[in-house]
Amino acid sequence: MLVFPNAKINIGLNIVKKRTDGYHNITSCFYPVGWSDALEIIPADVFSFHSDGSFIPGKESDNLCVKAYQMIAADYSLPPVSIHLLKIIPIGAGLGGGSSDAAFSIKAINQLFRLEISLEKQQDYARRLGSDCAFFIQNKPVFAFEKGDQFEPVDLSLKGKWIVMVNPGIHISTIEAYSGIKPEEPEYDLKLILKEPLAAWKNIVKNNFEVTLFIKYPLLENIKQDLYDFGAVYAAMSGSGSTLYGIFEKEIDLSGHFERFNVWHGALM
Ligand SMILES: C[C@@](CO)(OP(=O)(O)O)[C@H](O)COP(=O)(O)OP(=O)(O)OC[C@H]1O[C@@H](n2ccc(N)nc2=O)[C@H](O)[C@@H]1O
Ligand SMILES: Nc1ncnc2c1ncn2[C@@H]1O[C@H](COP(=O)(O)OP(=O)(O)O)[C@@H](O)[C@H]1O
Repeated sequence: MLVFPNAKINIGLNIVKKRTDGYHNITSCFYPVGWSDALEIIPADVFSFHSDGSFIPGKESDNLCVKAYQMIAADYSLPPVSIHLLKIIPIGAGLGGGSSDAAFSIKAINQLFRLEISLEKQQDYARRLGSDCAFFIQNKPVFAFEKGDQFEPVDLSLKGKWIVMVNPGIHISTIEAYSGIKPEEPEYDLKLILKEPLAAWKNIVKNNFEVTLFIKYPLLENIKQDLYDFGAVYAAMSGSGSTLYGIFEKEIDLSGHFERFNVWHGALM
């Protein structure tokens, strides 16, 4: 079974409240984008995991594909598999790449072994592996709340628009990013503003992580400004960074301008 776990962007990211379990309640719109890994899972005589592409820090047993397999294998006594991951999505980049690999592993294992696990139960498995993870089970634009693992449908389609994503290679840990934040209620209603035309979002739809991270890494704010200067209708940082994205009315290739960085562009789904 071959699947292509894709990245997400956050459109608006409000860190509303610190919870008693140490996590934060957030509100955000999660939107899938085409920047993808490739993941193959096939039955095998012995278990193996192999990755190519970008180096993934941590032990094999920490890899979210391996954790996803082990979690489901424990409940369904599955035979061994061979997992091969081609890592393309930048790591620790605010794009949810590891979470996507985990969710796509759950979906692939479900299909491969015809387990017929319901979507709700697949989401429950995914939540055990990370807050972002459950989003990638359905992989459709959603309004996310609580830990970012509860969803409501969102009335938003950016089909026909184009996105440019720029990852400058600054690795920001999610834990570090959350630790620098003072939670507060947003001054705007994200669900309402997303119904407005894209041009109305600038200066209203905010990612709360930008405040502290733009002070610590001024390069990030410069990239966001460049995206606006090249004609983005809306630009922001995704998640806990360090990837910036710009949404454009027409296709634009900025890989020449951002040649030092990891850049991806494509049509929005
Ligand atoms: C910031 C966001 C926004 O979409 O995305 P990324 O930048 O990671 O892509 C997410 O909230 C990241 O979700 P995810 O990467 O799955 O985080 P987890 O593994 O669940 O948690 C890692 C750590 O982040 C902090 N954390 C995470 C989620 C949350 N709602 N509150 C938190 O405080 C906790 O310190 C936790 O130990
Ligand atoms: N399959 C995977 N791909 C990427 N990172 C993984 C994977 N499995 C575990 N990780 C761990 O998750 C961390 C980053 O997760 P990632 O999803 O890339 O970033 P972010 O949370 O910023 O979106 C890394 O430090 C890495 O060690």
